Amino acid sequence: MHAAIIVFPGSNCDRDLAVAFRRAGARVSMVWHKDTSLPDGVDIVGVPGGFSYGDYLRCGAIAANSPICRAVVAHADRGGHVLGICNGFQVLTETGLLPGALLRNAGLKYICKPVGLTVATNQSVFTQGYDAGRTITVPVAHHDGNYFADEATLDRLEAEDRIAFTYADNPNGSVRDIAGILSQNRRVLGMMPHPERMAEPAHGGSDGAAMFAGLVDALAPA
Ligand SMILES: NC(=O)CC[C@H](N)C(=O)O
Repeated sequence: MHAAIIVFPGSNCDRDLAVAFRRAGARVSMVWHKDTSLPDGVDIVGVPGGFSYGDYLRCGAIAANSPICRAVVAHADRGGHVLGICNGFQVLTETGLLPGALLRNAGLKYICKPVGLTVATNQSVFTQGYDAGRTITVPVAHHDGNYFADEATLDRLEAEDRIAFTYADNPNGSVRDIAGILSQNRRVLGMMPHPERMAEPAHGGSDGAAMFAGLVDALAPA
């Protein structure tokens, strides 16, 4: 399985994400934001956490208009897989690949702590390694993690089983406790918590590792 990880100026979880993919057995290519194409044969694109372009204008807004994001959108439009974590989730909403927006946290403070996440569906390659309904522990680290979408969009996400994770104890005001959502074809996942930062015992826990193991299992060519 070949993962491409996008690097923007200000990304700070790109290497963590690469380590998590490699530990699960994936080959990883790092791709600079000014590149206009992805490496041949990429199975999944990782859009990492951080502070792309210094969070200027709006988190993820400038990154979403960077040259490489046109290739990321084209990859998704062809049915390719994309995993956006934290700032990556913000970028994916800004590109329109995922609905809704990430607003300022309800408490107006940056939050950096482990949180309980309930696996709302395991019907995706990202979550197939978890039992649905299980609560895992994964850290959040953001100031704009307050997920918002209109009622019709939220009802549709629920009806189509596209809410991947919810917060057990909502830290940021996200509507319907949403922590991560899937695209309609279930091949794009955006989530605010960081599974790559809880993926080996040295992190203090490894609940995130099953996501990367499940992806390599599902996407590795037979
Ligand atoms: N860790 C992150 O990716 C943070 C995303 C963004 N800079 C925020 O604070 O909301």
